[in-house]
Amino acid sequence: MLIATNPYSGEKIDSFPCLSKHEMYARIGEASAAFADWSDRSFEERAEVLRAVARQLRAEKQDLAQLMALEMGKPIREGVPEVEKAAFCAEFYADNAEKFLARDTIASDASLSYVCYQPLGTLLGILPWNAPLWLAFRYLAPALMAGNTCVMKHDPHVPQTAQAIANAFVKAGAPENIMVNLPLETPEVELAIRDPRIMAVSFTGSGGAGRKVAEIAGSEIKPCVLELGGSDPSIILADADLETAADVVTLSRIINAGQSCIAAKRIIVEAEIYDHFVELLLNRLKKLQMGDPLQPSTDIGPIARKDLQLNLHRQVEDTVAAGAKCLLGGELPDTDGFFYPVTLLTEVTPTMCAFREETFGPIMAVIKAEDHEHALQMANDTEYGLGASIWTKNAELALHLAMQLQSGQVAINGIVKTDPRLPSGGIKGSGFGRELGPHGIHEFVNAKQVWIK
Ligand SMILES: NC(=O)c1ccc[n+]([C@@H]2O[C@H](COP(=O)([O-])OP(=O)(O)OC[C@H]3O[C@@H](n4cnc5c(N)ncnc54)[C@H](O)[C@@H]3O)[C@@H](O)[C@H]2O)c1
Ligand SMILES: O=CCCC(=O)O
Repeated sequence: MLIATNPYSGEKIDSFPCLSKHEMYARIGEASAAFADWSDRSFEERAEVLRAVARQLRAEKQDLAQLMALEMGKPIREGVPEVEKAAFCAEFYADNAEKFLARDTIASDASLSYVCYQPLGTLLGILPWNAPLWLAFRYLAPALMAGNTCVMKHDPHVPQTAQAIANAFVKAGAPENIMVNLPLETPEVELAIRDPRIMAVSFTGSGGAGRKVAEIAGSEIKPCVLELGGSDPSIILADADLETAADVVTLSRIINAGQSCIAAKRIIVEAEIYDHFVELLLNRLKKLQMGDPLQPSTDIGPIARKDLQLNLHRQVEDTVAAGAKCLLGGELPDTDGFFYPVTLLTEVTPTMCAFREETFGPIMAVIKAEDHEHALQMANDTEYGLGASIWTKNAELALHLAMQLQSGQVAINGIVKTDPRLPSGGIKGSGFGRELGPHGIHEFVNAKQVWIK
């Protein structure tokens, strides 16, 4: 059974049956059977389908945002733009897939030699709850436009949102079974990965689960993309536009109540401006409104699950016990909902919990650096390598640091964000492979060499 719980009230919404093994194999079979026709269609025919799905998402954006608010606590004012971003992603690949997958002619000893890009077959996407619409389309849009068919194993905490995504394909008139929802208990996912009709796996979620998925996929010689956690550094140098940096770093940290893989989690600030910058952050953080995610005025909703809320508190207590200062928040509220207050931890050092572990909630850890070299060294002192940002007016130094940072993406004087037009992904413990942009659509195709005498 999948049990949907409202994190705002802590109350159960409803429970939903999972597929039996027999049903799971049947659904994979349906997606696999749909491949022949779907892959045979032209890019323009596939694009029309993706555009119709995008229109359907936009038509339902309020309802979809409301579902996310109820199932995982995303504030409604973030949920609506998330649906729009998912729709834009579908349209972006509808418009660009043919160009991204155009044949590459490469000179050789042949009269003609080239590489063409063909779909693999049926793919399995395993998805988390934290951006249930957007992360689904980040997997689905390029995979489908390349001519693959998709099964989607969504997170057990967002069963209605997952079904709504599948319904959007039906309502948009998409060909049957090009996208199939697979509500499964976690232990059954291994069987789905091992099913010979599944040709590749896209996983987004925690490092622990990603490791298991990669092991299983590896043992079946199936390619996989892993989009895992992050502990992104934000380096604030003394010459930065500090007001703007404080605005953006605050936003980056508190989006989705801090439950974003690419949130700015470790704020590394040059010593000479440290106290001033902490004050700028505190002024912003203390104004944020925690509350009902369905209210448009709410900045911070609840944490998605009780266990995640308690884990955040453990991380804060551990960090404070190790010598950090807590300037804001840091106490478990006495509410039925799974709220965690916006928390500002200062004097954080590299041995402390909030530095070493990913904090998936509205906890800002501020670290003091002697200079930019020290900041860089601390930024890289992590098992993760997802995103990073640098704030300085010195363009040359910013570019130098960007090249030295161990991450899959770097923003200079701006927020780390995902954008369908640009590839995103991690290195080190944040995973491998890329989603989005031209690179994302190349993950699940066969780059086939053709050589003609
Ligand atoms: N890099 C990214 O793009 C990105 C995006 C979103 C979330 N995340 C990361 O995800 C984490 C938060 O999500 P979570 O902890 O709820 O993720 P999770 O790993 O527990 O769950 C994610 C998905 O994996 C499935 N799953 C869990 N264990 C599995 C197993 N043993 N075998 C197969 N599938 C399994 C879940 O059912 C769910 O569908 C954070 O670390 C966050 O940074 C990363
Ligand atoms: O948790 C990761 C969310 C990533 C995104 O905002 O695209």
